[in-house]
Amino acid sequence: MLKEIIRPFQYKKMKHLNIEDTKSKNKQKSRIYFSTLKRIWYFLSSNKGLLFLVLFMVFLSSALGLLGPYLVGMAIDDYIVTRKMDGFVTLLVSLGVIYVFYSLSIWFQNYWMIGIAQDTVYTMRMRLFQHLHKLPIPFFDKRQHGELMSRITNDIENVSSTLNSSVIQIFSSLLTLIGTVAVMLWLSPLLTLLTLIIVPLMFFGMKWITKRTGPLFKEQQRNLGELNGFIEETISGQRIIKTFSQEKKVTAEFLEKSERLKAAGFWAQTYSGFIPKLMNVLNNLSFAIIAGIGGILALNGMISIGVIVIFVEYSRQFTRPLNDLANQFNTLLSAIAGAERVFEILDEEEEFKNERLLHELPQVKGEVEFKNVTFSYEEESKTVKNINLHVYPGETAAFVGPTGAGKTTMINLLSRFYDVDSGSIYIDGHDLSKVKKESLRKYMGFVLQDSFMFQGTVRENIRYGRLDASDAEVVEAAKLANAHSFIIRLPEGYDTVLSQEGSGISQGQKQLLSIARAFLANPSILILDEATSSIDTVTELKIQAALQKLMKGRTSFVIAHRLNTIQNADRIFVLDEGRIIEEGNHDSLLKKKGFYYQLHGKAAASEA
Ligand SMILES: Nc1ncnc2c1ncn2[C@@H]1O[C@H](COP(=O)(O)OP(=O)(O)OP(=O)(O)O)[C@@H](O)[C@H]1O
Repeated sequence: MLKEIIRPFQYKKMKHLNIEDTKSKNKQKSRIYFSTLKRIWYFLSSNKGLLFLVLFMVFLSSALGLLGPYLVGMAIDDYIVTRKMDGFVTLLVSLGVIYVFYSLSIWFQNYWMIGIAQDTVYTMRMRLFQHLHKLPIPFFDKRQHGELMSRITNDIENVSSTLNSSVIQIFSSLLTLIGTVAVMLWLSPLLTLLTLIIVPLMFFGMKWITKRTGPLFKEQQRNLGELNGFIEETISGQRIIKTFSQEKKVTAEFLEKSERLKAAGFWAQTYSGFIPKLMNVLNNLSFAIIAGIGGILALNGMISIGVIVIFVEYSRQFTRPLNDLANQFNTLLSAIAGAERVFEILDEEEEFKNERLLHELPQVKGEVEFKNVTFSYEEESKTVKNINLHVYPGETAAFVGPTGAGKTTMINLLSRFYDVDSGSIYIDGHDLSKVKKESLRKYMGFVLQDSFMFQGTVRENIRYGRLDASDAEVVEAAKLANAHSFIIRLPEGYDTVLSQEGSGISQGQKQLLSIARAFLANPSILILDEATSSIDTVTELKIQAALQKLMKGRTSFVIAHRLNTIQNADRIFVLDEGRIIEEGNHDSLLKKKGFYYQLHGKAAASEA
């Protein structure tokens, strides 16, 4: 209980930090807010016509909203006080008509605005998704996947709900505000000025609140993204979590992240919760001013009773839009925070962006050369250092070495998922830095450790290798990959639907399907990342036989985890700490009695 009571003070510490942090960055932030708003406008502006209609309806509803109370005041002064019935009925009917049109205009502005909002976020979501698929691998390597997902779902949803309601509210509040003040000034400048006393109070109150809520909403969105990322990770890593009995640890981590989200949410909501309270106080203050001073003015014959009624009604109309504006401002801030996170990704440079001056790689024979290649993922340490190698068309090259030696990195560089820091890589004599990446990858095929399967039929999954392949070609590829026999034993054969990530078939069967994919793609250069997971001997033999067939006539690079599978490789490159320390074929390397010999000895011992 005591913990519950003191908890808000823990949040207080965090809030304090946030505010201090943001103080110095305030100016820069408003510039960012403005440019984000401009970008949202860019998305909105594709519906300019409808937006114009919405604005017209907002204008109409604001004008009718002003007219109503004015007519009520007139009814009091001209008919009720003077007890005249002539024209009273006509005025009542006019009031009725005004309210009907008022309601209709409100309905239409909402209806159209929801359409515009949905259309806008649809475009945004689509752009974001398309853009994501144009981003380079390093972008994904550096980020949590769930956090990225959160940007496409939560953040965009946030923009959507704000556009649905806030845009109209903001315009209608502004118009109502201007109209109300104008009519009030016309009726009684003195009473108007006195009523407006609450404006500076409101202004400073709101400024105090929004200065705190803005960063907190941003923090809330960020924490939500992080939490989503973590949830995604723990769901996809369930097997590992269970295997290592890490449930308690992930739950503790989840709680910590949830606490942070709760803390940001707590303060964001607490501060924005002050707004209605503040408005209430100011409303009552303005009512007291109008009733008190208005009464005195009426007693002195300076204004009529009707004017007091109009003022009471208008002052409510006047504080409501101010109130709405402030509320909407908060929602808008939170949407801008969401939009900013979306635009952040849209601003990431596309992988193929600066390739206009590069040329297409012509049909590849498969000669690969690395010349003095050096590369690092992080500034501090080099991952691969001064690599020189030459592989001829049709040869099989293998990378071996301890874990972390740089084997996968070599493949990352060859496929240009990452770019070399210095040195060059050539395919058939073409410097890879001068060819379009897409044309390079067209000639490359991958059979990776983790054979990813998409949700869909077996046939569709194989066809992923070449989308225009016919059904017969798919079956042919499956036969070459030794996968046909197991596929036809599946309940629906080639039409069996694989659930997401291919659960329902074994690891080895997934490998066979990914080999079939590679057969279909028919690449000139093949990358094989050997499976490390244990696969039963029969399937293992099938995989080996299929791979031998697949490698025939193609330049192949094998990332070898088990040395017995690469004994026939033409060239074996032994890597250690990012350097090639030995090179040769199996026999010559064994004779050398160096690092490979030792590795082989260890491997043989561990397999015995
Ligand atoms: N995306 C990345 N960002 C930063 N560092 C990375 C990244 N990928 C790999 N590294 C680091 O680069 C080094 C070489 O990694 P690499 O994956 O190439 O090794 P490997 O020989 O393939 O290892 P393994 O046999 O375990 O797969 C390692 O120290 C690794 O931590």
